This record gives sequence, C-alpha cells and structure tokens, in this order.
Amino acid sequence: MTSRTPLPSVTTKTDSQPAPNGMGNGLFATTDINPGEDVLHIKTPFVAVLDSPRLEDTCAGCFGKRQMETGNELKACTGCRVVKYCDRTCQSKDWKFAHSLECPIFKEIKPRVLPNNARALLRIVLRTARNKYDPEEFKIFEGLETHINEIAASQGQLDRIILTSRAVKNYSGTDVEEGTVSNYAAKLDLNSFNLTTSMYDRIGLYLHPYAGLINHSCDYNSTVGFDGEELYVKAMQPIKKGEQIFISYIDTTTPYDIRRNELKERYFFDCQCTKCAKGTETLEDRFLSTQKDKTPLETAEREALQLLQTAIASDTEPADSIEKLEAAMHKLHETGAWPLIRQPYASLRDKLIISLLTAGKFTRAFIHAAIRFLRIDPLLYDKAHPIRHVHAWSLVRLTVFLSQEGFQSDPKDPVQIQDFQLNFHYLIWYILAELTSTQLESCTVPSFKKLVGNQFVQVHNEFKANGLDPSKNKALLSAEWNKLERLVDKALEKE
Ligand SMILES: C[S@@+](CC[C@H](N)C(=O)[O-])C[C@H]1O[C@@H](n2cnc3c(N)ncnc32)[C@H](O)[C@@H]1O
Repeated sequence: MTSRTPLPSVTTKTDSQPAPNGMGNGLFATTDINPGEDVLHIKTPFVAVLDSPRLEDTCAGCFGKRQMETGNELKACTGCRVVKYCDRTCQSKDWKFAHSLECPIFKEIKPRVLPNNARALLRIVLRTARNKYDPEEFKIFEGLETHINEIAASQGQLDRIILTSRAVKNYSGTDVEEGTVSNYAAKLDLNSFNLTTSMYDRIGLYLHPYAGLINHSCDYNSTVGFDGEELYVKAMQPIKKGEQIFISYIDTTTPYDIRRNELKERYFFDCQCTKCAKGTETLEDRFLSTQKDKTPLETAEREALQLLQTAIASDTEPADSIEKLEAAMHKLHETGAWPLIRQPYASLRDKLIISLLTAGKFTRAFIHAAIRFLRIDPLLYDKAHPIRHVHAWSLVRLTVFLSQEGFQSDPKDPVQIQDFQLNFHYLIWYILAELTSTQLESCTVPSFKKLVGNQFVQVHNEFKANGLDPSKNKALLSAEWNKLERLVDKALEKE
C-alpha cells in the first residue's frame, strides 16, 4: 500500500509523528515494508544544486541522468554561462524551476560563482518570493529543526550563516527579513542530503522538507539514493507498520567515538541508537588482538591519517597518491592488530582504487576491488546496501575492461593476475547473475538496476551465441570463484 501525503511530489508508506527520546519529529511506517521497497519517493526537490566543481561536467537539469543516456556534450546557459545542460529539455525544465530567477544574478556577479549552499539558499528565497512552493510543503519546511541555539554557541557556523544570508538577501532583493533568511540557511545546513548520482558519487546538495524529517540511527533500516533529481528512500530490512524509519547521516562504519563526535558537531545530538548502546563492543571498534598498550595503534592511525590527508590533496599527482595510500595501509597492517574492515583501513582502500584507476593501473585496481568485494563489504554492509552493489558493479566493469583490452601486470602488483588463470567471462557472468538475482531486495535506484539488468542480458546472450549457458555449469563457476578467493588471499598476505 502506497499512500500519498497531501504533498504533490511525495509518494510514501510513512507519516510524520513526534519521535521518542528527544528526537523531535520523525517518519513512521504506515504499513509493513519489505527490503528493497520504496519507503519514500520524491519526484521534485524543494531545492537541489550541484557542487561548484560539478557545474562544469554535470547537467544542472537532469543531474546526470539523461546525460548518461544521451551522451550529449553539455552546453552552457547562454545567459549566465555558469550552469550547463544536455539539451533544451533539461534547460527548459530548470528554467521553469528556478534558473529564470537566478540567471540574471549569476550573470551580474560573474566571474564569481556562489558556493553551493548560497546557490541553494538563493533558489529557496527566489522561489518563495514568486510563490512557487506548495503551501503544505513550505509549512513542513518552516517546522524543520535548526538547532539555532547550538549554532549561536559555535561562532564559526553562525558567522558563515550570517554572511551567506546577507549576500543572498542582497542579490535576491527579497524583502524577507535577514533573520528569516538565516533561519532558512540553518535549516538547509541541518536537513540537506548529499545529492548523488545513481552510482552514489556525490555531486551536490538536496533538500526536501518531508525527507528532512527522517531521523538518524547508526543501526539504520533504510537508505537514501538519487536517480537524477528523484529521491528514493528504500527499506534495507523488513520494517513493521508503526516502526520508525531511520537512515544514516554519517559513515557508520567508523568507530563509536568518531561517529558520536560527528553527530554531535554536525547535527547537535547524542545518538541513542542500538549500535551506540553497545559502545565499543561492535565490529567497527574491534582490533585483532587485545594488547593493553594502545600507543603503537594510535601512532599508526595518526600517521596513516596524515598520509591520507596529503594523498587526497588536490595538487597530489595520482602516482604520489597511490604511494601515500599504500604506505598508510601498510602502517595499519604492520601493527598486526588492525582488521581490514576497521577504519580508516577500508576507506584508504576505496581511495586507492580510485587513484589506481586514475593512473591507469587497472590490474592493481582489480586486485583491490576483489579484496573489497570478498573480504570487506560483506562485513561492513547489509546485503541490500547500495554500496555493496555499486562496488560489485565496479568490479564487473574492471573485469570487462581487462577481458576486452588485455592487460600487462605491474611488477608492483601484490600478485600477478595471470598466475591465477582467471576466466574473466565466467567471473563477469557470476557477479552479474548475483547482482541481478538480488535486484528486488537491493536498495539501489531504478537507473542502476536497469544498467545491471541490461549488462547481464548482454553477457548472457554472448554466452548463448557460443552455445554456452554458465547457469548449467556450477562446477566451472565455483572453480573460478575459488581462483578469485586464492588471488585475494595471496594479495592480502603481501599487503
Ligand atoms: C534532519 S533533522 C530530523 C528531523 C527532526 N527530528 C525534526 O523534527 O525536524 C535532524 C535532527 O533530528 C534530531 N535527531 C535525528 N536523529 C536523532 C537521534 N538518533 N537521536 C536524537 N536526535 C536525533 C536531531 O535534533 C537532529 O539534529
């Protein structure tokens, strides 16, 4: 049963109610919800804007969704030349939504480009002045939490909000009072989401007041994803009628203290979820040994984090990043007590895979993607979690690439892939078959599911054209799988 709220763009199986334990309001299931089902689907944002670096390479109308399908080269808006679009369809949609109002302002202040939060605030103010918001939606927006008292106590954030609001008030010429604009800015800070592609890469920020009502738990039951401008909140576990919907505001794979500090600093609350109730007893906090003296571990962590900082600095060359990330991972590994899944180890590997791809080191990227797929993700993420599916997909893409382009192993690779005599085609089929068979319960968004489904059909048809059907050859598939397991084990021995 899907119900419609009185809000025009919202379809949901929830309603909003006061939540227990001082959480303010929250969303609660109005029916039982199965894993993979939509808890909430929002067609049109209240506001969504691209991060400044993405203005260059992402369509401001479809946020990359149509762009991926059409492959069109983006064209800059001829008025302001700040935002770009796939074509007239994307341009005219955004023009009607808000760009007609902001375009003359962007043009006037060029070459300066406002940062993402100021552009979002400007859109809210301009749309409000033109009565472009649905009154019910706006009422929920006005009721959203701001934590203005806590913000007032942290001078840095207050100063930033005041400066942004003042600038937006001036540029927009609105007669809304500066205090009200600041209140909107505080709401935006607290309640906005990372706008992501259907592959879960961040591209901007997004706000819808109804989605802003969802509270956090480190032991969350739902996840958020975007397909263009559409937001999907999907159930990751079975949710019973009356249960509260929880998402994660932060990376919940980090240890207890880090999670709690982040929630306190950014969202001003002490998390009381079931995971935090277990304190430092959960997987995320565990070391491999119980040595009493933690100094060597703390030193290794500090040094690894320093290396990470320099590795991700914008002026670091990919080859240099790779060296630093590998050195950081080695430092943690060397302690003999740091599990692969304990942060920052797992996220160092994520960043390493990206740097290896950028540097064209595809064989090593494949090895680390396989380690992540087999040894890390199953422990860190629920099987319906979109991150798991996206990582599996990137392993598929890498395997396809190696199988089509051929490869030459790098002597620096922890193992030489050719020694394992992998049959890439069967591996690709196997991972895609797994991904496809779990699509229904997975929390990924429709475009992602379509991409995976199409690729599987294509790969399966190629096998069929050669008179083969991998689903009938379980022994061969399992032999390939064992080879991959061995490759991963050997690579980890060398880490
Ligand atoms: C995005 S808002 C969520 C909606 C909010 N409850 C409201 O009524 O507007 C985030 C704020 O909700 C509250 N909140 C969310 N999750 C919480 C939790 N697990 N424990 C306590 N407060 C929470 C905090 O005040 C937090 O700053």
